[in-house]
Formats: sequence, structure tokens, C-alpha cells
Amino acid sequence: MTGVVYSKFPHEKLRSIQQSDSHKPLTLEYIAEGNANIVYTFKPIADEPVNLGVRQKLLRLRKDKSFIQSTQSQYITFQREFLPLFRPENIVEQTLITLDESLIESLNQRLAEHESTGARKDVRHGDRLAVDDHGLLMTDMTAQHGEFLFEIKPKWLQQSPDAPRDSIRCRTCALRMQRDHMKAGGAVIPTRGGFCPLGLIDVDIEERRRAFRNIIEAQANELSHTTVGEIVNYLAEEGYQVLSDLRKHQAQFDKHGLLGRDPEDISDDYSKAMTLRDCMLFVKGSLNAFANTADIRLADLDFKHAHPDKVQKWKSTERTLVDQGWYTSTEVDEGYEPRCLLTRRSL
Ligand SMILES: O=P(O)(O)O[C@@H]1[C@@H](OP(=O)(O)O)[C@H](OP(=O)(O)O)[C@H](O)[C@H](OP(=O)(O)O)[C@H]1OP(=O)(O)O
Ligand SMILES: Nc1ncnc2c1ncn2[C@@H]1O[C@H](COP(=O)(O)OP(=O)(O)OP(=O)(O)O)[C@@H](O)[C@H]1O
Repeated sequence: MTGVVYSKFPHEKLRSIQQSDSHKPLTLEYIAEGNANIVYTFKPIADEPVNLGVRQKLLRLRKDKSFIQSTQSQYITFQREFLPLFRPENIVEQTLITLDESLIESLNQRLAEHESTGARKDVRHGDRLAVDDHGLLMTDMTAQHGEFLFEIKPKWLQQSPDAPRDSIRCRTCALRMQRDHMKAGGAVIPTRGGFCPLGLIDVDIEERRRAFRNIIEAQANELSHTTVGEIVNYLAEEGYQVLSDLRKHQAQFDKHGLLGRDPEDISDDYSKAMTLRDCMLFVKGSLNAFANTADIRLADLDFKHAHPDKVQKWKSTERTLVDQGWYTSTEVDEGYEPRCLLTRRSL
């Protein structure tokens, strides 16, 4: 835990605690991290209420990686490019907050300590926060008492424009199979988990039910059959609509794919499409009355700049899927009932 103070004036600022500080102190506690960001929660010291400015907010700080832009530039792009695409109630809000450098230093020291306690996954060891003048305060979607939070990464909700016409696998399922194959040293062994994004927004409500059920059951095996049924029905009947909007924008920003372009021709629209293909959907609600309390928000809409390393990765992924036949190969790979909606429809 790291002691901090939050002051609203002259502009919102978070800084390390100093001796004889007159502001009410808070602590920052690490809660989670992804490849690009680390997320902290605010806790009061003693029983003091948490300052209104950071109440029900989390702090998200960027990691020190070459492809990540400054927080201020990410924030500006988020406000300009992504916020207008969705209803405000379907987006995790962001507020820019100023930080002092000693705070980052102190949090980086804690990160090193978390590596020996097992609090951080091995794959994230060595990642540190970037020195940046800003962080982001975000809507806290953490489940409170009696609530449940589901995290869904919807990935590619429409087929890749680069996929062959005779594809029998969608982009996400093709990539999952290719990666499973690599991990298994060449054998095609179906792994557990993973879902076909196309099912989440299919016109057939039974497909939507089936897709959401797979996700909900995988994340909440302690919930009763009835509760799961209520959550699944709500998502398949109304909750999925934000994903239909997401699909529309994914398609609108990438009509032609990547393989026919020169790397220097990657447009901002393509970057936007890739961002929308890698965002997160949080679905939170009370277990007693999910449909009446559901809070459904997209997060992680950080503009993916076309850094040469990224473009190279995107291109080589797509090339591998096309050239090695992961979209089109007809071998029976997932047992009696394949996960991919496209595969099932082509049987
Ligand atoms: O390689 P992909 O397509 O599976 O997507 C990566 C994600 O993998 P996953 O969703 O788990 O399959 C990956 O997620 P994880 O780190 O695996 O949680 C990142 O989101 C990565 O983006 P960035 O490098 O942080 O900007 C994502 O990379 P890009 O979308 O920038 O290519
Ligand atoms: N607003 C939020 N409310 C609750 N939990 C959150 C929130 N934002 C992020 N988290 C938690 O923190 C984790 C990492 O956050 P985030 O997805 O922003 O990291 P990232 O580095 O951008 O991810 P990626 O690896 O996809 O690039 C999430 O998977 C989630 O568990």
C-alpha cells in the first residue's frame, strides 16, 4: 500500500503523502493489471470516508512500454474518437488527474515487492509504470456485496476482411485454434474456455443465449442454475445491444483489411478498428435482480497507434491465419459441437 493525498484545487492532483500533511491521507492498493496498464483502488486510512473526488473511482496508470502513448494523449483521443460512438451509460468514464513523479517511483518499488509475494502473475513480472504526469480516474466496476462482475473481451464481432470467402472459422476462433496448436507443439488439442464472439450478436436469440451461457458459467460456477438463467436471458434479450453497436463500429473502421496495404498506409481508422477489437465489456449487477440493476460498460478503449512493431504483429498474425489455412481447414477440431458459429453453420 502506498500513502497518497488527493487535492481538488487548484486542479485535481494526486501526490505522495508528506510529513505533516494537512489533507486527509488515502492509500493506493494494487488490484489488477493487463499488458498495458495497472489498476489501483483507493482505501481510506482509519475509518475516514474517502474523498468525494475519488469515491467509486479506480486509478489506472500506464506501463512503460514503447507502443503506449502518454496518458494525456490517450485521454484526448478517447474523448474525441471513442466516447461519441456509444451511449454514455455504456462507457467506463475517464477523468484525467495530475500525478507527481515520486508517486510513480514509490508505486514501482511496490510492484517489485509484489513479484516475490505472488500478487502479480509471472508473465507481468518486470513490467513497471511509466513516468507520466497524469493518470486516469475511472468508474469503479468492482462488484460490491451481493453483486457480480463479469468481464467479457468480445474481440472480433465480425469476420476479418482478409479472411478467404470460403472460411469456416471466424477471426477469433481461427486465432484461438492456431495458438492452441502452437502451444500443443503441433497437435490440435481443443482447450477449455474460449468462445465464439459471433454468437454474442447473432440474430438468433438461442445462439446469443448459448454464447452468453458459456461465458457466464465459466466465470461463475458457484451461482445457482436459476441465477445464471436470469443473467443469460437478460444479456441475450437486451444487454447484448452495446455489442451490436461495437460490431457496427469495428466494421465501419476496417472495410478492407490489412494484407493488401503497405505498412505506411495504416490509417487511424484501422487503429480504431483494432482498438474496438481489443476492448473489454464489464457487466455488473445484483444477483437478486440482475435485469433491474445491470450496469454494462465498455472499457480499455486505448487508441492503438500503428507503431511498426504492432503493425508487424497484426500483419504476421493475419498472414499466418490465411496462409496456414486456419480460416478454411475442414479437419474436425473441436469435437461434436464446434465453438465457432461459422463452423456450425457450415456443417
Ligand atoms: O494478440 P491478440 O489479438 O489476441 O490481442 C492482444 C491481447 O490478447 P488476448 O485478448 O488475450 O488474446 C492482449 O491481452 P492480454 O495481455 O493477453 O490480456 C493485449 O490486450 C494486447 O494489446 P496491447 O499489446 O496491450 O495493446 C492485444 O494485442 P493487439 O490487439 O494490440 O494486437
Ligand atoms: N473500471 C474498472 N473497474 C473494475 N475493474 C477494472 C476496471 N478497469 C480495469 N479493471 C481490472 O483491471 C484489469 C486490467 O485492466 P485493463 O484491462 O485496463 O488493463 P490493460 O493493460 O489495458 O489490458 P490489456 O492486457 O487488454 O491491454 C481488468 O482485466 C480488470 O480486471
